[in-house]
Amino acid sequence: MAERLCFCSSFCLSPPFSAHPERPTAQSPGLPHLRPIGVADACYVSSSHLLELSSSHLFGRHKPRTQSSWGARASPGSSNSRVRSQAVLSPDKAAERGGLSGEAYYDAIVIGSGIGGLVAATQLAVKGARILVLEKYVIPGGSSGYYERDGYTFDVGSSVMFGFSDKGNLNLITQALAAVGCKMEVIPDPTTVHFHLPNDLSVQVHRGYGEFIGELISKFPHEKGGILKFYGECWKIFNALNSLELKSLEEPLYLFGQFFQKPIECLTLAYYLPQNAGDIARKYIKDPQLLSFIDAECFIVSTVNALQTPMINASMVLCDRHFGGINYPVGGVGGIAKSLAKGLVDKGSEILYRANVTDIIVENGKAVGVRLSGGRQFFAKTIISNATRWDTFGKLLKGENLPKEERDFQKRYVKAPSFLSIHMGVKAEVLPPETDCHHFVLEDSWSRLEEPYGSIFLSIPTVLDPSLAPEGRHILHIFTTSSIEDWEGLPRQEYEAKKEKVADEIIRRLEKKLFPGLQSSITFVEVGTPKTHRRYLARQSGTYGPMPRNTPKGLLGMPFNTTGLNSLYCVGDSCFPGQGVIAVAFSGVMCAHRVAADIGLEKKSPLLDNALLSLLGWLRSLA
Ligand SMILES: NC(=O)c1ccc[n+]([C@@H]2O[C@H](COP(=O)([O-])OP(=O)(O)OC[C@H]3O[C@@H](n4cnc5c(N)ncnc54)[C@H](O)[C@@H]3O)[C@@H](O)[C@H]2O)c1
Ligand SMILES: CC(C)=CCC/C(C)=C/C=C/C(C)=C/C=C/C(C)=C/C=C/C=C(C)/C=C/C=C(C)/C=C/C=C(\C)CCC=C(C)C
Repeated sequence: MAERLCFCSSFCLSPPFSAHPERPTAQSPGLPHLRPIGVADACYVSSSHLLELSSSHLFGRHKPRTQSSWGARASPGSSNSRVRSQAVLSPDKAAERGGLSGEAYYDAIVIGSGIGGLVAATQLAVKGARILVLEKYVIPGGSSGYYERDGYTFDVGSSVMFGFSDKGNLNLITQALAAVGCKMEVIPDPTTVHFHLPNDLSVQVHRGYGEFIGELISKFPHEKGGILKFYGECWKIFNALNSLELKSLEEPLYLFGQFFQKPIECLTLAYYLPQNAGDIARKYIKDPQLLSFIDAECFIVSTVNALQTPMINASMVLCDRHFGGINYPVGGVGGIAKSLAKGLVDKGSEILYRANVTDIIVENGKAVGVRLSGGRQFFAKTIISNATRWDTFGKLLKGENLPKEERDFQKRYVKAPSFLSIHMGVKAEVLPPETDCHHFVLEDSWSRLEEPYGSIFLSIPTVLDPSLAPEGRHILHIFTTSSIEDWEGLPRQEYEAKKEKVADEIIRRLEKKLFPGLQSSITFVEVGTPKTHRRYLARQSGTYGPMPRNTPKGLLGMPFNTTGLNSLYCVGDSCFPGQGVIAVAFSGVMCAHRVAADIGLEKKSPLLDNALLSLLGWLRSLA
């Protein structure tokens, strides 16, 4: 296989597993087969040791490389030897430094290496901060990770990558990689998604905006004016967003600076902050079927309908897909996290895998450190949690009263359902020529859009990158919303039987709608339930992210990165602006900026800080 990550070729994916079951078995939960992550054996690795660590862990053959063997590689006397020697300090020493002297060794500890956590960590590391990322799992990426089976490389979560172009200011994935000296080869996707909807409505979202709008107007000619106005308003917002330098909206010097430099754009965004896409669509469009189509457009990125989807978020995705386009990273989505993790270590910071944080340590009303499940402790000036807010405040902070901001958040947002996901290998000939990469299927009734198992998402990343599967095979990643309650309390056999039954039904629906002969072309299948997501992604109830309880006031009620607890920050999809890889990347950028200001790596004004934080708190209370 050719080297595919320009700066990151040293850690190609681990070799395939041995024999696999043709059908799901007790050992095939749909994500990597790993023994529960024991934390006593947590170990430091540099990204270049990722292959060794993951394959050794997966195959149970080698002992992970120890800190001292890695430390021996630091070259004393080299220009960055100070940074390197800090980077290889043994965990016990690091803990001791913080614990005994009371002086925090790290500038920040990041709990979790999802894209949100990794972006926050790398952005801080490039500013010169000393960061320790603690990841419960054996590889980085969380929902944006990968796993391998029988020659297939599967993306754990979504394969639709926004923000991955070389244009504008909103290509946050490209920028995050560039910050640590990485650039990935990408493959442009000619169609973001092919919708297969009730009443045989079929719409391809072409990469070219004109082509997409032309197709939509051809299906709804009587709504031409409304279509142009709605999507035109999205462009107004997207262009305003794209003109700004994106940093922390909780940092007043930056925010007021942007208002000063780009007043029209900032006021545009402030105007749309409390608005939802469905209300704006209804100003221009009357046709109920077209409004339902816009619901489906929003649902695929927010898991709720347009009336509940913030207009800024809708504009971001409905336009970026045509502006920068959707681009798939060669070698799979997992390469993004691996590249960021390597970049982090290259900048002198550290990642510790199999490090399950069980407690955030609080002293005098301030977060000062964390404790792992083996009892080891680490201390830092700031703690950044990439766990969901429900996990952070419900599990990691013990004995603390839930801060008012979090109570308000939980009043406004509930956990979105999780997913049932089916990762399949199929014979290539079952796909008709010119099959699109991403599909959204809702066959009979619009009312089933948001119901569990109602809509089906399907990605076929091998349409873009055939190297992800053995020759003559394709990957089908199928997912549909499903709640954890549906899967709990079942005896093992019933659980397995239910997985098979539900998956068979979804596959049968796809066979009927899209690919005749699908069932008999399957060469590999693995099914993951919400329990699988909970277990491997460490997300409460396996949730996909926050979802408004009622109709939200756009993005107004979404919390940013600071929390009610001093020195504790959150990052990821339960922070502004919400779900989505690009959205959590933005939350990482914002978080890093706010933390950098608080630890003296960026300018700050305590007076203005207080004023802005109070103003934002007040605005949120209006949501
Ligand atoms: N199936 C899917 O497509 C799917 C599922 C869920 C989420 N998502 C999307 O993925 C993105 C989420 O990104 P993110 O950055 O917010 O988070 P993430 O969930 O991707 O990553 C969080 C990471 O933190 C780790 N972690 C959690 N608790 C920990 C603890 N106590 N100790 C150590 N490590 C811990 C997890 O193992 C994980 O690697 C969003 O876009 C979301 O919408 C997709
Ligand atoms: C503060 C005040 C007072 C004022 C201010 C004003 C201003 C300046 C403002 C500003 C703002 C801003 C900057 C904002 C920003 C925002 C952003 C960036 C956003 C973003 C977003 C994004 C998103 C949401 C995304 C999402 C995505 C997703 C989720 C995706 C998904 C996908 C999937 C699931 C796939 C599908 C598949 C198939 C179909 C197959």
